Amino acid sequence: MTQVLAIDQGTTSTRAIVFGPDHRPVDSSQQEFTQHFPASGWVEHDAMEIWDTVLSTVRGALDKAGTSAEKIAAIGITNQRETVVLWDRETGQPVHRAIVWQDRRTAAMTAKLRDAGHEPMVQDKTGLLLDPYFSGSKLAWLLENVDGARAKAEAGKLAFGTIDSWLIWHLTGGQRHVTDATNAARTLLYNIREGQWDEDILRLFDIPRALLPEVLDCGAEFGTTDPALFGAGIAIRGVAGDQQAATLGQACFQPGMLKSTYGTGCFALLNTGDTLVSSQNRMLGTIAYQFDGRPTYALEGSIFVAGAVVQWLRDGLRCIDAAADSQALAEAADPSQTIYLVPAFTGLGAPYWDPDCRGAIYGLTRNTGPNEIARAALESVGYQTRDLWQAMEADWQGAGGAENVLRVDGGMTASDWTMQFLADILGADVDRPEVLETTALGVAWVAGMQAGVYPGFDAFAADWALERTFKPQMDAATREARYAGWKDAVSRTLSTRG
Ligand SMILES: Nc1ncnc2c1ncn2[C@@H]1O[C@H](COP(=O)(O)OP(=O)(O)O)[C@@H](O)[C@H]1O
Ligand SMILES: O=P(O)(O)OC[C@H](O)CO
Repeated sequence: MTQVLAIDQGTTSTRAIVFGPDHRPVDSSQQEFTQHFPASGWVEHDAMEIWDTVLSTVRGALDKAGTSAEKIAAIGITNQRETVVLWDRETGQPVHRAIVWQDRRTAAMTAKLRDAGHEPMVQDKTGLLLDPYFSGSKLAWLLENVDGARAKAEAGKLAFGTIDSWLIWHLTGGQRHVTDATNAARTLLYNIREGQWDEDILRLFDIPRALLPEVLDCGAEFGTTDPALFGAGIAIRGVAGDQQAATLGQACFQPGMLKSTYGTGCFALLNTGDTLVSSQNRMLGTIAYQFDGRPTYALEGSIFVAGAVVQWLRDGLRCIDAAADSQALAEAADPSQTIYLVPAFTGLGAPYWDPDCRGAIYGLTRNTGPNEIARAALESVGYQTRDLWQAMEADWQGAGGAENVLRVDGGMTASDWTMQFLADILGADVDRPEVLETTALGVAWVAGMQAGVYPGFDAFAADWALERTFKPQMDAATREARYAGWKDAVSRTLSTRG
């Protein structure tokens, strides 16, 4: 039993990956599922369909890897965070489709609470802001809008969970209602200083305590899978939200180490060690990981559109056939044109937190074509990262820290051009590792370590391998002028502009 199985339940697809004794991937299976957009700004998933993709990808990965459940020492689960499932404890059926992290339906609810002056209290306890992104207001919406849900919730008949909890419930045949500290930290209901669900905030959102799962460390005994599912029971021994799992997979174990993941969105986490930094710059405080009951904290910056802007070039504008083609267009763009594309397709995340603004392009001339738009799209990812980088640097230095490393991963880091622009606009080195699948690796490592088949922190960190460092080549004056243009473009785009 020296293999580990990771389940990576993401926003658009589910993947199961078998890792070998050397914690290298052996084989994997992936399946996309339906995105539901019932109204403008609303995004839902069918939680049963997600469960089905987990069953079939796990079976597929075991088959492809030529292995079986008896040979798997542990399962690790990593997941899209903040997404809310509310289900009936008796039937195991969801009472509504899952409300996805991108969903903005509770913008008015969170704005009202903010206007009433509750944000400082919530930020102090949870590290988060009163924004529809997080689970709390989405759960409150379900209790208000699903017929009979509140009465059942108060009678203890319903269970709430982020996707990890939902999957563990079904994997264990309804035996365990648990989550881990990193997922709990994204709900807006969990006090990350005290390590418990927060009574004041539960009261604020009118959420019955009986709905909530038990919170465990990232490495823990989460239960054993029902033997009927995969032919034998497998212990679930690792759980982490996907961005925290990437932080683990990138071995960002020292304070000052920052990882930035470029998938659909971009999520940057800076390890701040034992210190929970109270952001003065609208960054988030969160739990990077938790072992032996001890949380390691992080500052997080969340950008909702990164790789999604490349998908828009492909599927919306249809100026490329595949994501990788964006680089050739950017390289061929006219250097004399300065175009800014602010990809606020669903509003802007950190540090602006403006759910109402929408995307814009500035600086168009008669000579502007697909090349210049594609270049502006790729550059928008660099500019947004600099927004986060500056805000985090200010918070972190204010707390006496110093940044030292930036490690990148995710699908978009395949673009050398984008990574070079990132280094240029940050004025800092950008390190790209050999293994870009850091999310699944991170949680596989946790599960394997818990099972005693993978090494501890130091040996895992020593195994992290650099593929390439991108060094800044842009001169400082150009860098600052370009960035000032971006700030101007954003200020014209914000809905709250005076
Ligand atoms: N060579 C590339 N250049 C630019 N963007 C890319 C490239 N390859 C993939 N992407 C973008 O990366 C994203 C996919 O990354 P991935 O890490 O799989 O995301 P997720 O886990 O959010 O689905 C897509 O949005 C895609 O447009
Ligand atoms: O599923 P991903 O990779 O798009 O990640 C989503 C994040 O966890 C949302 O906070």
